[in-house]
Amino acid sequence: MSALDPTPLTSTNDPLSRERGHLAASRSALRTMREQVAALNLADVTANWVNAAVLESQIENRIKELADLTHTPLFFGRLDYLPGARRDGDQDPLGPDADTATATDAGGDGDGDDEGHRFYIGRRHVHDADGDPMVIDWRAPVSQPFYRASRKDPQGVDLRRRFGYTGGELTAYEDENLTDPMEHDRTSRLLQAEIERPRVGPMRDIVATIQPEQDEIVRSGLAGTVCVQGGPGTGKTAVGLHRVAYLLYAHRERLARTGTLVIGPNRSFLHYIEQVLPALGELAVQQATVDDLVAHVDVRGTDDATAAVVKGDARMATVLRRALRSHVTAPTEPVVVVRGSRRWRIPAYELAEIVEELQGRDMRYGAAREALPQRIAHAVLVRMEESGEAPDDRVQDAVARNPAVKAAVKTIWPPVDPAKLVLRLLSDADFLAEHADGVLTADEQRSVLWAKPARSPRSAKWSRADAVLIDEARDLVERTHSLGHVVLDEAQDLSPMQYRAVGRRCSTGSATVLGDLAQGTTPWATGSWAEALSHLGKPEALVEELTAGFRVPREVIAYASRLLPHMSPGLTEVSSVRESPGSLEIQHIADADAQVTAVVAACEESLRHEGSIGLIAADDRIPELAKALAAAGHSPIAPGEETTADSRLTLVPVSLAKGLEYDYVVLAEPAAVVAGEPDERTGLRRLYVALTRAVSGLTVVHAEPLPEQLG
Ligand SMILES: Nc1ncnc2c1ncn2[C@@H]1O[C@H](COP(=O)(O)OP(=O)(O)OP(=O)(O)O)[C@@H](O)[C@H]1O
Repeated sequence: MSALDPTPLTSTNDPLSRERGHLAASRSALRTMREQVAALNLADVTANWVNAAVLESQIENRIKELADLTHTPLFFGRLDYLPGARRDGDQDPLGPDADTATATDAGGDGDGDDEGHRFYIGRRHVHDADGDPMVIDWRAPVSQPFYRASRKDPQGVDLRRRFGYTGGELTAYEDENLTDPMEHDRTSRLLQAEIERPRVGPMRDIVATIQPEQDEIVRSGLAGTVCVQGGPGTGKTAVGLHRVAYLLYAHRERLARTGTLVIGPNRSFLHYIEQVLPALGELAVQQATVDDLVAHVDVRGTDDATAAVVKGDARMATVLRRALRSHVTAPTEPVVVVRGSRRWRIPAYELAEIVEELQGRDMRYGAAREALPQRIAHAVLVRMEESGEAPDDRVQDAVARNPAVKAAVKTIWPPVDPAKLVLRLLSDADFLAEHADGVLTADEQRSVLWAKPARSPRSAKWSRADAVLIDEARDLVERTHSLGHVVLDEAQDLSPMQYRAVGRRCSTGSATVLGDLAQGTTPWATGSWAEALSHLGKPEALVEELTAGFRVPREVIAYASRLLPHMSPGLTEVSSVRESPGSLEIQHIADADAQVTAVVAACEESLRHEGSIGLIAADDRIPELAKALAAAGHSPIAPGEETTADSRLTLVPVSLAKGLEYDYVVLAEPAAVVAGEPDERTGLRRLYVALTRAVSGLTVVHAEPLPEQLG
């Protein structure tokens, strides 16, 4: 039976019942798949206990991947292809997971080409007992038209059906007949409902409703780096996470070997997004902040803004390189190797040539240092051969280990501890001046020098920026391991040196860089993506822009966007996909003493609705608000703690609000948010972040005048 067949609407044979039938059958097929994996008898296939343990853990993971999560629908869409329509990716339209499946149809109706193929699109591949697909992974080539086909370009699709679920039950569907000239585009009600579905718990995936421009980024190839500029709520984080899931599917073996990493701005944010990839069946992606990546020392100190800006400047890489290289000294003495009754002498000028040659190569300091004894030994061997001996490789190794050679290497190319190198640069004005000459101005040098020099790396009060410098120095000594793919979220806030730290972790892989220049709130925030990408080492990356806003309703984003010309002129305003009249309320409290009470009342008003509530305020106002909320009987949670049905109110210091979202937001005193930053532009950007966290409603409560730029 094809999707085009007129079907009588009887209670068991109406479209919804049939779809529920397919859901039940798919669930049962998934259960069978799981049982088959669980029933594998390891005794038959493993010769020793090590193999058995590895296999067992692989099986456990596979069983986890095949779990049927009650509230996560097994499929969310259906595609009916036109009769005879060819699909793209014809070689393997079902993709890597479909090794046992044939490309008939995932619907079990047995349609031949003449009647068109039908595919159910879901989070994972499910097949029946014969190996025929019942649900196709959303990442398979054949699923792509679900996200991209349009009336203008139906891509062979006749009908696209989206399913709606309530509490795990299939309750609705929405059809688009892409080839029907009488039908027109409508905004999807299911998309609207999905976005507005109250938020409880961590961030969810958007796999059922990825939009065409988002899908292009999600499915862009592993070889290239993509940078996405997008205003608040345009789905950058969601797109980045789905891209990793896609890449893991399309290049599973390679990425399993090389590894993938998602970098976020802080722990709360990482905690907020940590469930998205597991929900998509991907359990092996690492998550970290930039600080985690460079945690070679304990960070106990802070920098003032001037010092932090200089330390984060890419010129520091030149200073470090010069300082490190200064450890290599020109040989002044010959090396004399004694073997048996013979002495072999390599004169200083020849040693100097070897050193010069090594310095001219693109080698790490440590690798060159390791190569030096072998080069000296080679020179000795040449002399041995010239005098008629026939030494082999073992002799070369023995010469390389000769004490005279070792001693020479230690003097010429001594080992360098990266932390000690940075410590010396920050403590010793002359050493810094020598290597920063012509690179940093005298003022800049003064700004980074410690007032009280530290004695040792252990006792030093390292700052976050210092840790990045040490990471750079480590990489100069020994190449940092590169992963296959790195997603960098909230990238606009990184310093050039931090970009370099991330860049070396994907030097042989690729990256997805996500950010919004208008939300940059660090003193070193990125001015342009071209600049950031060159620091990352990926100047050839494509920069894409997302402008459709999913989170913030039209009225609210229009209000927040008033700030744009004053802080980030030239950036495109987000155009919200959601009209939501009444979503913005501005409350002016004439009596400043009554403000806290008004803020608590606004939270209570928001709590009448379903979903999560965020009370956002300047960091220094948080203790006072916490006290007032407690006095009114509320126990708000902190950002990053999971919201539950019983604790839906989060008290958010504005410095942690970036990247997070709440169904309802109460923003206390915008003027204090602006005043909390060192300069007005950063203050307005911080306010812009705070104003754009709400999905359904924003209440601004103020006693002080609103910043004039909000007009
Ligand atoms: N295609 C989509 N379908 C459904 N929801 C979507 C879609 N795209 C984005 N969203 C939702 O919009 C909200 C904002 O997405 P996300 O956090 O990824 O935006 P962002 O661009 O990273 O925002 P910010 O700049 O504030 O960090 C999330 O709730 C996300 O699930």
